[in-house]
Amino acid sequence: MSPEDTASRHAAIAHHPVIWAVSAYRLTDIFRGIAPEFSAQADIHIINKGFADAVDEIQARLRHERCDVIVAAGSNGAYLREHLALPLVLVKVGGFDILAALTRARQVSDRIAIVTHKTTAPELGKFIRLFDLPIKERSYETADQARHCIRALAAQGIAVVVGPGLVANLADELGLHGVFLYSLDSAREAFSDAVEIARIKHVEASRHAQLDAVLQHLSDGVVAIDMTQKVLSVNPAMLRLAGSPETPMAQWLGKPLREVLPAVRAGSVLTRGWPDLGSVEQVGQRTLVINRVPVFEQGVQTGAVLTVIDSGDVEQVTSRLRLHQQVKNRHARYHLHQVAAVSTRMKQLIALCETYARRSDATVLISGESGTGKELIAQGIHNASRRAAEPFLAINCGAFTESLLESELFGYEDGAFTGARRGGKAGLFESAHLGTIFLDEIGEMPLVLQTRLLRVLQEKEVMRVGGRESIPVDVRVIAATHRDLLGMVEAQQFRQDLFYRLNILQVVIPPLRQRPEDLALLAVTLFDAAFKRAGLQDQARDIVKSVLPLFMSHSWPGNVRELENAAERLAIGCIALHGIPGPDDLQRLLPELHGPRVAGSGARPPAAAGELKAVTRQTEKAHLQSVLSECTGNQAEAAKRLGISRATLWRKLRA
Ligand SMILES: Nc1ncnc2c1ncn2[C@@H]1O[C@H](COP(=O)(O)OP(=O)(O)OP(=O)(O)O)[C@@H](O)[C@H]1O
Repeated sequence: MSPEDTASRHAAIAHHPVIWAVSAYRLTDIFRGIAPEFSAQADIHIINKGFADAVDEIQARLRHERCDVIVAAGSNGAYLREHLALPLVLVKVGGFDILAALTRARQVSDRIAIVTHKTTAPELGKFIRLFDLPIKERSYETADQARHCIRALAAQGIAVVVGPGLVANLADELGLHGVFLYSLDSAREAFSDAVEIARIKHVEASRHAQLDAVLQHLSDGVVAIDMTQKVLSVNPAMLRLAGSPETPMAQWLGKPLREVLPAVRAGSVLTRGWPDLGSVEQVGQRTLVINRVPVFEQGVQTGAVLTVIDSGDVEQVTSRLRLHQQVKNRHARYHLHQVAAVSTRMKQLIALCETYARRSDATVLISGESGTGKELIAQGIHNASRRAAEPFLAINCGAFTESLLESELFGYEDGAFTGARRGGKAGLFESAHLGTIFLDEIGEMPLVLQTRLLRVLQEKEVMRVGGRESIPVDVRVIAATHRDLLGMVEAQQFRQDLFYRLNILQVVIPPLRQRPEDLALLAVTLFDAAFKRAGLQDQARDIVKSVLPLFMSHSWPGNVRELENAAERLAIGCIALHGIPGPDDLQRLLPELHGPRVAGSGARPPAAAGELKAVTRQTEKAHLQSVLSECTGNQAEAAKRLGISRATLWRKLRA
């Protein structure tokens, strides 16, 4: 036998149906006769009592024993059904039972009566009339009525009475001949039905137990009521929410809802039969969210289920969800090989980042103008490092108030400040454990927080706001800034010790204007992406080719992000134009890339041969002059900023 077979056999034995067969009369003999046939399917106990005696005995035994189904017959069966809460199967009289009993009666006398409980058998009546048989038919409800009836029949000259046990016994007692109506087959059928009912009852009970187990463990409060608002079922969470966790559950069952949960009303769910979801109600100190759902059985409403959630729990779940979302969304998407670059400076920079990622776990400080790709590089470093499979969490230090930034970074304990979430909250350092945290705009971090950050970097431990214990964290920090951090250190706006702690590995991303060689590849890459998003990938290259001269003449103060935005705008413009944009369209779509319009005309001068070169040269010269004036005429500085030699700068300005 396999282990599964053994297990199911054990389960079957554990749930062997228990049937009590109850009769005060001769049906008991029939029960005894067939009980052995059912011994494999059920435990059958025979109780040789009837009516009130039987009820007393059954109730006494039920205190210590289990009974699934009762089998009984006639008026005794009807009495037991009325007085007991157990399922009961009545032994039924079949047509053949009647014929067999009448045959036995006829052998005694032809003055026969048949007396049945409650109703006479209609088929039998038809049969008697059809064959004009001298058989009298009677029915009774109580034992007294049966006795009365048999006396009357005796007075009418009846010699044999066919009927259930009570009737047959009374007939014998009153000097008539009693013939018992029930057969072995009718009792067998009743036992089979009883076994089946016990089986269904068991299946339902285990389903109920499963549901009950679910209810007991739900954190939402649940209460089921019937149409009269009586409590059918309730779970511990509901007791907790209602403020009476000590009340034993059984005390609630069957009581009116308003008595046990005065604060939770059924509302109109019972009268209107419509669900009422998400109703926010104040119950004492708590704000509860209550759902009321009607329950229907076969199309008829039989009650309602009320589920109750504490609004504090909802908020907690929502914030956890938000944090989870944040963590989930902030994984690093980019890899270093996706950084588009052909310039030697950028290629060297990418190789340096590869080394920083693979060979070191030290803090990295990325500096560069806005939009140069600092976050892209940070993600690339994370993805090339041993931390790639762990979280990458980014935060812009300039986007929060001091207190919010503090709690976001370091987390807080329960009750740390007004509005602090119950149970506290982990900060990004904790959430990024084993991974990387990207602190963008580090120059914007308030001095107080710089001190806390320095401590985290030194101790590799984080202390939540309002907390007493330090939590060890293993996080790599990559910081980024577009500001001159050293200048800020000198101006005492940035902690020197923190600067040196962050600046272990340096990455300086040059602005786009200092690496014009990258422009074409970047344009192709970003246009491809933008046009793909717009569903126009085939046109990207042609358009890049047509706009590149214009692009080359622009200084891209917004760097790669500006280029990305231009690509996006152009892609959308192409959809509207249904084709490649002409010079006018370009001017309209990308006005910042064009020089000032000719005063008064509202349009650019008419195109002439060689215009593009002239425009490019003019724009370049304007840009060189503006950088030169930014450097207060210092050519060496301007050349450095522009990424060209002093001689080239001089030559270009002369041209
Ligand atoms: N070399 C590159 N190859 C491909 N895409 C790039 C490159 N450099 C930047 N980008 C893209 O340009 C956009 C701006 O980059 P990113 O956000 O990394 O810049 P940033 O320096 O962090 O900007 P900010 O200082 O404003 O936060 C991003 O969409 C990024 O994917």
